[in-house]
Amino acid sequence: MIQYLRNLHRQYQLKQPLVKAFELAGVYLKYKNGAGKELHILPIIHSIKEHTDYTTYTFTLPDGINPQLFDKHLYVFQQVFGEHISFDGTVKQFTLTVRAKVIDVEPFDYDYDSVSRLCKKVLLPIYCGTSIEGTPIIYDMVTSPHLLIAGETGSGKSTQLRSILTTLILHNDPSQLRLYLADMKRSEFHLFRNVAHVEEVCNRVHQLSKMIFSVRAEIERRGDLLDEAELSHIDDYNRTRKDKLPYLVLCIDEVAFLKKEEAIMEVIEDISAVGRALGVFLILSMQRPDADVLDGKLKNNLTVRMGFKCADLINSKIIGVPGAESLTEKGRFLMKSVELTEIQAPYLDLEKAKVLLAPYKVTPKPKQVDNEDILFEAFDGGSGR
Ligand SMILES: Nc1ncnc2c1ncn2[C@@H]1O[C@H](COP(=O)(O)OP(=O)(O)OP(=O)(O)O)[C@@H](O)[C@H]1O
Repeated sequence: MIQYLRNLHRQYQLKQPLVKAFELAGVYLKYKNGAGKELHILPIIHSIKEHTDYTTYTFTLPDGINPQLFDKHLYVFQQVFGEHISFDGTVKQFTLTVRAKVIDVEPFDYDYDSVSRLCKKVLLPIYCGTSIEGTPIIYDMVTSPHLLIAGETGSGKSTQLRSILTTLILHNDPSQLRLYLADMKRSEFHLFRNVAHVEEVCNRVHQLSKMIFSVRAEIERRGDLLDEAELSHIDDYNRTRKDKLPYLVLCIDEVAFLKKEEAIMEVIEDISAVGRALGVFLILSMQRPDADVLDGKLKNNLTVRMGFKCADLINSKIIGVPGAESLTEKGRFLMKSVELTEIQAPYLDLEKAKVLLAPYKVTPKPKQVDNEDILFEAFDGGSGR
């Protein structure tokens, strides 16, 4: 009973600032009572949910209130709740998300040693960074399989990819993890060339096409193996076999470049649907969230999303991280998995990454020249672009 009364009181406390903001922003209908006194009909607040670092308010507008009032009077809500708020909704039903700033974590340098103990608790650790409350955030890709990293140019995506891949390499033996990397922006995956864990690094569509079809063939092979063994997950298979199957991670930097490559996009969608049980995982990055690329099942299957600063609310909503448009720090992002968490990514510069990866470099495999490569070189004058 006491707990019930406490909850009721807390709901009342949380509700008051929203009621105040509705009044200040003029989000109400006016009417006069019998005595001629002006009264206001405010939106109906249906639910208030308080999470560790954010609170959501769901409410419905009375008919006749212009929903654009929220855009026009956003500053009023920011004055009441602070800068880090976002509205989600279209005409009548809205959700207001208010993110708390408990402690503001400063940008910091990548240091694997400081998180290696935590990484050891999981199979494929994705080291995300530090929450704004100062807690290191690491999750297991085996249980939360496919990741999308999105945000505008200069927001910190490449740095995050660099540190995520480096952590995976430092944590796993090459026999447990094989990386397939595609750098469609041609910016920096050269860093990972000849690392023992890396199966291939490609940066042209025809190379990616071959790579991705070889991953699909492996998926089919694994499906058959599990079928024959009457098992449904690669981990069960590996528990009983000597010839264990490694986890495969396919990482594509700037997947939006592939939007017109239907055959490739189809395989990416298939991996997103069946990869989890077969130990095949995706990491995709994208500068401008493209609704065409992210449409349908792919978006739903990218269960973890890291939204770095986005141009506007429309973009951050496409990724599923409303609020990312108001991030200001470099390397700061909102992560959506079960909940929405604000995180500061570790900063790993290129030179330090090279030093960390140096012990894992192996002699390059002899390059297999294929006719398509020769044709490509002839067209681009061998510039490699
Ligand atoms: N975690 C971080 N902490 C501090 N600064 C960072 C962090 N990540 C990135 N930066 C700064 O932001 C700059 C841009 O980062 P980065 O190249 O990763 O952005 P991007 O989103 O990949 O951009 P683009 O899409 O144009 O390649 C870096 O050079 C660095 O100065």
